[in-house]
Amino acid sequence: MKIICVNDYDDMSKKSADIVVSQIILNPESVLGLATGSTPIGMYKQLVKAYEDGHIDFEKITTFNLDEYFNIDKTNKQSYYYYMKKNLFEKVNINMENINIPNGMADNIDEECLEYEKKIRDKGGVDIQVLGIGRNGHIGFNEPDIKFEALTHMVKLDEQTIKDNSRFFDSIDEVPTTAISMGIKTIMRAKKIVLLASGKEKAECIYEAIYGNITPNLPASVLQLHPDVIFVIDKQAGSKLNLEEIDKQYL
Ligand SMILES: O=P(O)(O)OC[C@H]1O[C@](O)(CO)[C@@H](O)[C@@H]1O
Repeated sequence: MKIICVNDYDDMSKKSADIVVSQIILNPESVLGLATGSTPIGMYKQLVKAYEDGHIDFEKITTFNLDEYFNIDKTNKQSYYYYMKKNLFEKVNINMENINIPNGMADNIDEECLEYEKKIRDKGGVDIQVLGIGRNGHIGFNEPDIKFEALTHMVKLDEQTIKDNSRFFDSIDEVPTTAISMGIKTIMRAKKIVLLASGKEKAECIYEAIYGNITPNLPASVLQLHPDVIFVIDKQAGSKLNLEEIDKQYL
């Protein structure tokens, strides 16, 4: 595990974008695993800038998003499809046939999940997976007590997540209570993982993810077992860490 602790949100966005930009430059046919939520928005802005400046080309890039709300159409402004279109896809030259987001409106969700896994496999797996982290330590929508062996599946959202995500909706009653999410096993199969976190409200879960027991109670703790994971966090998110100690242990 590598931990990069930077000053603030802007630096976190630049640093994480640099990592993704390098991946794209090294392999213009990369398969990117993408995340939503407020944290990666700055990173997407940096990726758009790198594209506009001519540093990267998305033409041959394939993407797989971590999750999507159940029963929300992709034209709905709250959908993660809409989020990805607005923050990245419509601003770069990505081929929309190469973007993949679970279909929350699928008639048969089990089939949709199996198909999603198959598509990832057929592409040779995810080269680099971007993750945010929920205050309860969730990654994707894998809430506490999830099974580590789960692949893409239907999940029930935690009360804390529903509360946290209500800021994007007019009222908490509108927040979907279920979603389709890549499972922990799907995430752990990615060749490289970059987790982003910013702000003091993430300090506790970041501390637990790095120092705590590896337990489904804190899904992000499983990342301690991944051979190539980078946490890019700002000072506030890293405020509970003893960074000197971590340097000795992990770098
Ligand atoms: O970046 P935010 O908005 O704090 O969200 C954190 C996490 O919550 C989610 O948005 C899902 O609730 C994830 O996609 C993200 O990793």
